[in-house]
Amino acid sequence: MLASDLSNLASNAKSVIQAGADELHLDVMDGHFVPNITWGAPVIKCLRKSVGEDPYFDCHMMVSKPSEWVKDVAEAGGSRYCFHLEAALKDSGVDFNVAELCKLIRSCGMEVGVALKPGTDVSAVREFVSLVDMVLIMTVEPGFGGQKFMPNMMPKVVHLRDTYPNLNIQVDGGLSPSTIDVAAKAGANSIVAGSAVFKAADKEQVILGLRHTVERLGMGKAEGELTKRVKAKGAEVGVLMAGIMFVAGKYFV
Ligand SMILES: O=C(CO)[C@H](O)[C@H](O)COP(=O)(O)O
Ligand SMILES: [Co+2]
Repeated sequence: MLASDLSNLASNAKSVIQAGADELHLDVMDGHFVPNITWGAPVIKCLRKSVGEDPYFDCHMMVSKPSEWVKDVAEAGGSRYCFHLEAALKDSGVDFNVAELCKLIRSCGMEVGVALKPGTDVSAVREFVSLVDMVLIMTVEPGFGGQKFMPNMMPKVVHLRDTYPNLNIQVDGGLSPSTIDVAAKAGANSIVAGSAVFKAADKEQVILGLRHTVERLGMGKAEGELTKRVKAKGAEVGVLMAGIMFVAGKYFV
């Protein structure tokens, strides 16, 4: 939503849902973790009131103290709380650590996401993968929309996809019809696209194009490596089949 005309946030949110987006990606910035300020829980609350209960709010929390905003964002209607690992490791909340943060997010009724800045090694997230629903690999320096996609982040995505075949992997920053191929091939299955969608004359076509590319190129990967692994386990074939069908909707876990 950062790429939209923010004076008309609600109508723009409705327009992308109408155009086929699965989720609304809400970039919360505190002017401290990143050099920009956007909005917080009060705006999310108004947006929730305006768009109704259904749309999924993916809250990308670019804030220095992620533990501080969990309850507010949950009460405002957030669906997923995606915090930055770099911030969480430094967050000085009392009795606080990353596992506690994940627990708090879940206890407030939200899904958990963990985000990595471009400079953070993917190995840093390993010990937390089992605690989260999604890992976000930033493909720009967080703080601003409309930046250039960083293809050199794709080895992180490949590593995560190879290590965790069922993990939801999101990419965020500079995704568009011209950069989606490499992200889909790497194994990303959740695509954040701001400028590419809001600058387009036909939002529906852009969203459909991104979705089809993930299905086409990402599915190839799923049918390859994922099928091999699941077939080796025999009993989980049914799960894989369900996963493959679900890719058209959202994820292929
Ligand atoms: O987190 C972000 C910036 O920090 C945004 O979500 C990201 O930049 C998406 O916008 P665009 O598609 O215009 O690059
Ligand atoms: Co974002």
